[in-house]
Amino acid sequence: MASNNAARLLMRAAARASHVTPKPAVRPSALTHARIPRQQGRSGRRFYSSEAAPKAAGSKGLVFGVLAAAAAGGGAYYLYSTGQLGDFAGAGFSPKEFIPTKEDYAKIYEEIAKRLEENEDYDDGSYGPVLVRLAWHASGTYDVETKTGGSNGATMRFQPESDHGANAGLKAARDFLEPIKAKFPWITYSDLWTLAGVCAFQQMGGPVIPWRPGRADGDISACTPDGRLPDASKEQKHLRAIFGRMGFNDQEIVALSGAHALGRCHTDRSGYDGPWTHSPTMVTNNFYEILLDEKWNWKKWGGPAQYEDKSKSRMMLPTDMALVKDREFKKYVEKYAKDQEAWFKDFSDVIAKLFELGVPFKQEEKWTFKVVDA
Ligand code: HEM
Repeated sequence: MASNNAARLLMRAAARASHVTPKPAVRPSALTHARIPRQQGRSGRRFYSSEAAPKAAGSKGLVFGVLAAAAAGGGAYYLYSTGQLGDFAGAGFSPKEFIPTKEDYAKIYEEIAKRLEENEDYDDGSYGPVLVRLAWHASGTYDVETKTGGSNGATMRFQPESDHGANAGLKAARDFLEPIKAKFPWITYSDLWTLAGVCAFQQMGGPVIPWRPGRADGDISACTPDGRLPDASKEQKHLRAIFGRMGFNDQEIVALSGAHALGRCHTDRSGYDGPWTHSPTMVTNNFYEILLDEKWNWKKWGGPAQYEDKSKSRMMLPTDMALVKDREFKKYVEKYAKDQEAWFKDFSDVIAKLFELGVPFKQEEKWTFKVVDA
């Protein structure tokens, strides 16, 4: 079965070669490298030295006011109140007023894709997975009852949210996007982060994800309390409680979890270690396939409890294993393991919903952006 999987992955890689550059599956050295040096704070609290307080928005002296939303055209109406033309020349718009169109957002999509291609020396060869994680953590704080949190706000720019344990390591993704924000200062961080999630996912071979603009950045008072994101050491009851609070059902929980085909765990971030699949920079349904097909054992080590496969080159979190321990969840794991297209379709729907949690959109129309050969 393992060799079947490998053959299938190779075929998918070839099919996608026009827009995805498959990376070497696992860099063993990456398993142990501590990329973010830890330091001890004066308070005795542990903190990550690169997780410093965010730069104040508008550090270049630009002040934007989102005055009104143009319901008809769907674009937000921005007024630029200081006169730094130089910053805007590159973005190709006039300083007086600017109503961004789909083409303007497409330019940002292309710029993110280009930056992904230009920075292939990160982690397993792509910033893609950590961009997806940023967009999900920015959105997954939503509470359907109080209507707080969600992708509107981008409050992870501020402490304490940036310091929440679940967000460790996401500064890498936020920093990656700073040059894009500088080049297109009219986009809000909250639109940028979710658009980057869409772009990363599509550029790594995933399905097209509908997206629309309209998120406004919040201030520090909108930071959500710690504990809204899932705890990987828990199981099905916790998953249903956390994702239920966001408004998701069993099928949607399983569909979202397939994103763990991408990326890896870092000991200096979550404490867990290793990638889920052998193709961590390529979107496939392999997460579901190996959940069912491989034999998973507890990893013997001094770190947090996690599972590993026989080859010790892939891992699963307790929350991942809950998807096959629970009968209701397992139905969907089996469905998505058999049928990648079915998962692509459901994932596209559910991640679009995730990225829209808590956003009072003025624009009805959702857009799709083409995969670019950056
Ligand atoms: C089901 C509950 C979930 C739990 C408990 C969980 C937990 C984790 C943990 C512990 C990591 C490792 C972080 C690190 O050490 O760098 C991680 C990484 C990741 N997660 Fe999740 N996650 C969940 C759901 C999701 C969802 C819904 C998505 C997206 C739709 C997602 C996307 C990712 C990605 C792409 C990475 C890799 C990041 C990287 O390589 O830097 N996860 N997750």
